[in-house]
Amino acid sequence: MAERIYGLLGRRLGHSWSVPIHTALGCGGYRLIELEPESLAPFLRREDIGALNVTIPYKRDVIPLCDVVDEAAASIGSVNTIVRRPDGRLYGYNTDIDGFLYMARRAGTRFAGKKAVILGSGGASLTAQAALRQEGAQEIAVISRSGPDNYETLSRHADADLVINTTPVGMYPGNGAAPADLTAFPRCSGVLDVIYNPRRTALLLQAQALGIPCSDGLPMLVAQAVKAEEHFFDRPIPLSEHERILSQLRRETTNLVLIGMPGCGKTAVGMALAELTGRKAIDIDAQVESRAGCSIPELFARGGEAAFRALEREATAEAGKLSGSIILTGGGVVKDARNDASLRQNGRVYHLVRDLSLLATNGRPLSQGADLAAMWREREPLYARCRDAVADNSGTIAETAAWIWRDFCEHSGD
Ligand SMILES: Nc1ncnc2c1ncn2[C@@H]1O[C@H](COP(=O)(O)OP(=O)(O)O)[C@@H](O)[C@H]1O
Ligand SMILES: O=C(O)C1=C[C@@H](OP(=O)(O)O)[C@@H](O)[C@H](O)C1
Ligand SMILES: [Mg+2]
Repeated sequence: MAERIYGLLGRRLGHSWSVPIHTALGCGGYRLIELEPESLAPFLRREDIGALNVTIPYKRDVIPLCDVVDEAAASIGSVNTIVRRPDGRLYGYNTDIDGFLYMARRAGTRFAGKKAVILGSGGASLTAQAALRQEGAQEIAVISRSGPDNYETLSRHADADLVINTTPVGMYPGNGAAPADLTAFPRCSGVLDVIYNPRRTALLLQAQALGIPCSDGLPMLVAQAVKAEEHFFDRPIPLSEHERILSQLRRETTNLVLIGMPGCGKTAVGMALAELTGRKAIDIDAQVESRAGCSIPELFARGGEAAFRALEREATAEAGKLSGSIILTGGGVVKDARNDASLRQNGRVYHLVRDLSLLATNGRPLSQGADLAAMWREREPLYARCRDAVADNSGTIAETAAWIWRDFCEHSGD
């Protein structure tokens, strides 16, 4: 027979990460298959189907098109994996539940005897509900916009132990939005978000700030794919593959961000890193200049620091949504805490440090005739709040770039 089809079935798949995951698992020809609803049934009648994953909006629609549906998938009401077996029939499974349980276990989340609030009532919510029931959760409250349990009545569930987001609120490109405020759940000891882009949604950044253990959805995405591959080729895959693929994806998708005093070398080291890694570098100062249509000194002369900071915040919000990039900031980006969230959502943040006597000051309005020691005293706690690591830039630019890249490869999954 001609080559068999392997891939992901959905309607709009532009932002899917499934191809690199299945490729890393050894499924060479895996591809994205975008279909309109009327093409779904004819497509599934093709004899050259090998195996498929299924995503929004077809996880329910494919159930009657399978010859055999696994019991768990039927009771959840959602099929995300279809395999053509040697008997020629199409078998449907749900591996999202395996992915969900892997994500929870990895984050140390236990469901037995707990009360959970699940935000959202769509397909991912059905999977989460099934997983929680299976693990013996004591109470599950499903919040939907239009149901009796909605976002206006969250205070009924102030005793919840766990909060699970299954809505797309906060997902790329809608970064920064949160479906709920975690301070409504003072007993909350675990937060799971099925979103994986960005890695840290506003909900997860809040959980981290409150010291609540949490996880994004990437471990779930990887684990459902591993389980799907086990069905595809009827072979067990060692557990270690989950973490190998997860850390590869983290490395490829995490942004590398440089912060630090004006003139400390962020642009220079960033360009060296772009050269070293082949990654794209975005300099927020340059983005501000193109938004303003003039140079930074001209912008300061026209509208003062406030005009500069407003454009800096807009440019930082846009740059922070990127994945797998190098982001170079201006020295004062940390003065606005909202910028921290933009940079940290997908980034590992390096604070570049260079002796104050060596800092360049030309073309930097705030550095002209300034007391840089006083500026350092004011800003050091702000850099400390935002950074993941300190990078010393007292050697050469190339040495600093090489050190940062080594550290990044080791720690981008942290
Ligand atoms: N490690 C270094 N060794 C020598 N010169 C450096 C080093 N780091 C930065 N510089 C120089 O300092 C100046 C300011 O660097 P730049 O990258 O523009 O700083 P920033 O973007 O942090 O304001 C540039 O001329 C740059 O080449
Ligand atoms: O420290 C600051 O407040 C500033 C630093 C500059 O960027 P560099 O850090 O690249 O010099 C630039 O954003 C602007 O002049 C304001
Ligand atoms: Mg710069």
